[in-house]
This record gives sequence, C-alpha cells and structure tokens, in this order.
Amino acid sequence: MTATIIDGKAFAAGVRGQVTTEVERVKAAGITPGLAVVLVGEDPASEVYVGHKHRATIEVGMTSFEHRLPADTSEGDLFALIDRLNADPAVHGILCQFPVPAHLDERRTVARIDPAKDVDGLSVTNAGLLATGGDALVSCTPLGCLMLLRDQLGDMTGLDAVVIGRSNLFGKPMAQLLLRENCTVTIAHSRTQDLAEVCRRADILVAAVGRAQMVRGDWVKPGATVIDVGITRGPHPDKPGKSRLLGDCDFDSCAEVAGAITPVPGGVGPMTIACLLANTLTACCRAHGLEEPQGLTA
Ligand SMILES: Nc1nc2c(c(=O)[nH]1)N[C@@H](CN(C=O)c1ccc(C(=O)N[C@@H](CCC(=O)O)C(=O)O)cc1)CN2
Repeated sequence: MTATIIDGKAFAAGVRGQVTTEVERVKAAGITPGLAVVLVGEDPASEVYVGHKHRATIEVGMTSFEHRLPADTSEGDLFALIDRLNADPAVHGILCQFPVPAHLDERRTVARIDPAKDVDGLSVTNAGLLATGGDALVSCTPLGCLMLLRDQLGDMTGLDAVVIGRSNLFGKPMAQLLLRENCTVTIAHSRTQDLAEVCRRADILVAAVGRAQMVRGDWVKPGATVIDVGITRGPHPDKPGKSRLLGDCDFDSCAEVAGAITPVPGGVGPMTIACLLANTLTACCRAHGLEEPQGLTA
C-alpha cells in the first residue's frame, strides 16, 4: 500500500475540540448553543446516529433537545413540532434525521425548518446561498469532506474533481464546495457513460454511490486523493454472524494507486457529527451577532 490514510476520526476529534473552545466563548456572552434532533420512527441505524449526536452535543457544552416520534406521526404533528422549535430561542439548530418513514416527505419537512436553523444545510435557501457564493449553512458530510481535503491538499485550484453521486444531501453540495475551491468539477452518477474512464481523470475522487466496493483501483489516477463516503453494512467474511462496514471503494486496490484515501469506518463518517456541531455553533453566532468561529465553515 502506498497511500496516506486520512484519519477522519482524529480530525473530527480536533474539530469537536475547537467547537468546545468556541462554545465556552459563546457561553461567556450568556448564550448556550442548542441543537434539536427529530427522529421519526425506529430505523436502527438512525437510532444509533441520533444517540451519537445527543452525546456529542452534550460533550461540547451545548444543549441537546432530542425528539423521538412514533413511525406513524402525521405530517401535521411533525410540522407542529418543527414550528415550536423554529420559535424557541434556546434552539439554534434543527435537523430531522433521514430517512423518514415513507408517508412523510423529506423536501417538505426540510422546507418547514427555519433556514437560519437548518444545520443540515438542505433548505432551498441554504442550497441557493451555497450555489451563489453566500454564507450558507452547508450539509455536514460534504463540509467534513472539504475540511479533510483542505487539510490534505491545501490549495485545490485547477485540480480535476469527480463526485460520484448527485443527492441533495451530499453530491450536489460537495460539487459546489469543490467549485468554490476552484476545481474543475464533474458530477457522475448511475447513468454516466464509462464511469471508470471519468474517474481515472480525477485528481480528487469522491465516491458517494451507496454500492459497496464499486470503485476499484484501476479507476483511480495514480496519486489521486480518494474520499469514500459510502457506508454499507455487510456480512463479515471471517466472523460468522457478525457484520462489517464497507465503503464505496475497494480499499485495498484503491490504496495501491491513490496518494491519499479515507478508510471506512473512521474516515468521512465521524466528520458528519463534528460538522453538525460546527454548524450549530455557526447558526448560534449568526443568530446573536457574535463573531463566527474560524475554520469551521466553508
Ligand atoms: N438529517 C440527516 N440525516 C442523515 C445524515 C445527515 O447528515 N443528516 N447522514 C447520514 C447518517 N449520519 C448522520 O446523520 C451519520 C452517518 C455515519 C456516521 C459515522 O460516524 N460513521 C462511522 C461508522 C459508524 C458505525 O459504526 O455505524 C464511520 O464511518 O466511521 C455518523 C453520522 C444519513 N442520515
């Protein structure tokens, strides 16, 4: 293996430490940043992520408001809760954990959240601000990838970046962030022709397809920086009855060719929650006209 392994777990711990210091500064001004997380239903992975978010919020000194609603919650009841959180001055960030049950609509749910408290950066307002160069709250996972890339590469001007995946939560904001860094950006997806050839052009290859180990070493340009956003749980090959997490990249073959690569687990994943805390702090500072923390935004 030749590639540098990008340690997202350690980097995320550093971001959380920085957030903790900044929260102390904000508290000294008499304000405690507050994050409200809404979980509808009992998706097992979501239960775990929401639990991690709650603990991480408390650890950095913020207030955590957790709202767990039954799977059959009506849109009206969900929106009534969001309206209360929008109006609550102790709440600076709101997110609804995805996926939501099938009878609810993610876009309508996001649209109900006050854009100033939309710490997932998914509202039309925040997506538009990001696309037009404004001060957006940026979706947490792409923001985390940007922080890792800046740390790894510094100036990205002129680099060819390929993002595989076009979701609102990840692919589109990631592409916008890379464009802001002056990369030449290609968004590839399931209908892209000769995907392997497109990927081989990338100095920065970001994989968010949701198909385990799809990107193989011969898709990677020698020396490229590979960011693996996929998390698929599959059976463990050596431990019967146990599972393991797989990324969208075949780690061993990609690491033979890449200059640097994020592992799964321990790469991009931990950055998601660290950036959620960073976004909550940013939203709080903006709400109260306080100086914004440096290095925690796009
Ligand atoms: N409203 C949102 N919903 C979802 C988001 C989101 O950003 N906003 N992202 C994902 C889930 N997610 C956070 O919500 C998340 C995913 C993964 C991790 C993480 O730390 N992964 C670890 C492995 C964890 C494990 O063992 O399962 C890693 O990759 O190292 C944190 C948060 C979908 N929903």
